[in-house]
Amino acid sequence: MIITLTANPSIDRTVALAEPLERGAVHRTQAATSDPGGKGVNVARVVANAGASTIALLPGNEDDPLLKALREIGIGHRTVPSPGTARINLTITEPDGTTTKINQAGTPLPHDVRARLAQHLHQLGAGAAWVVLAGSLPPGVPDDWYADLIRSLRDLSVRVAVDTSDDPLRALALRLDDSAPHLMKPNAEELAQLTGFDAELLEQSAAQGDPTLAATASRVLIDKGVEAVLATLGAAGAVLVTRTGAWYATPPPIVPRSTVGAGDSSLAGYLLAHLEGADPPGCLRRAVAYGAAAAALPGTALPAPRHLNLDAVTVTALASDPQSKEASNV
Ligand SMILES: Nc1ncnc2c1ncn2[C@@H]1O[C@H](COP(=O)(O)OP(=O)(O)OP(=O)(O)O)[C@@H](O)[C@H]1O
Ligand SMILES: O=P(O)(O)OC[C@@]1(O)O[C@H](CO)[C@@H](O)[C@@H]1O
Repeated sequence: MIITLTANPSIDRTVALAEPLERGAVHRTQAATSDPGGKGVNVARVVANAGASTIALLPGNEDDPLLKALREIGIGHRTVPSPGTARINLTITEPDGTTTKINQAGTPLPHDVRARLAQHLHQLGAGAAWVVLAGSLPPGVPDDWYADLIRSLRDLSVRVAVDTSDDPLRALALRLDDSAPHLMKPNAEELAQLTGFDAELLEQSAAQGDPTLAATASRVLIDKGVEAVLATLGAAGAVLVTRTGAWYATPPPIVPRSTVGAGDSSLAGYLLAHLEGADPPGCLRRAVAYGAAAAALPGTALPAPRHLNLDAVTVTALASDPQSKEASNV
């Protein structure tokens, strides 16, 4: 069972442009789609697509359009009633796959709702293999809430994965000594926020065939107590670093249509493989195949196993000294 917590869920409204986006212009679109979103909700959607058990935990009222949509697509969820409705995040996609997102801050989460979410999380975590803490935190939530939650889950045998950004990510980084998750899934930007490396350089050097910089940056988190870092690098693929090794995977060739949810799909792919007992390169392969499959789908459509091209993912073991460029095929 995989439990996901999405403290700041969203309705993802996607408009696909038939031409490149032009600032200040009027664009007209044929169709727009709306899907239930927020990073944890997306992870749960991908896990459910694969037929594995999952519960998405989130704040919201029964009549919230987001919860109606979750009921319609049959995603198991548990909610804590909360004032207001879920934010609406806008995605604009262009014909070449360029994806622009405009995310709202979110609906403020009162203290009592946060406390009840934490209680539910602990209860659900007791019977689960993984808990996923994902996405931004809405107004009113302290930046170090994820660190508090990780600490509170330590009396359970459940493993914890985190995918967040900006202040909540920095706040967690300051508390890794007592609140290190088992898995972190930063993208290049987030890895840069955590380690001071240059985000563009992390992605570019991997795209040019040298993922060692991303592995070195990821190892900073391992040295602080995180068990595994899955650093996703957009079209360049992803690096997985654990206490015992480092691997790099490149995605299959795809035509990108919308990258929304690619990172969430990668995380879900990693967790699904881990649940099945796959080794680290196997988990990485699944993560990259899922990410690429998501990027090839339109809007916030999320992949199912039939969309994967696992054989076209190349996984390479990196030498144990991440400074070294030696690599061997797995
Ligand atoms: N253009 C692309 N071509 C092939 N694969 C891609 C592309 N973009 C993303 N991917 C796949 O998706 C994975 C995750 O992408 P990325 O690093 O952009 O995640 P992210 O920024 O967390 O995404 P998001 O926040 O939109 O969910 C990559 O590791 C890769 O496997
Ligand atoms: O504003 P956050 O919480 O950082 O991210 C929210 C979000 O961009 O993440 C998902 C894609 O990863 C979308 O479903 C959603 O709109």
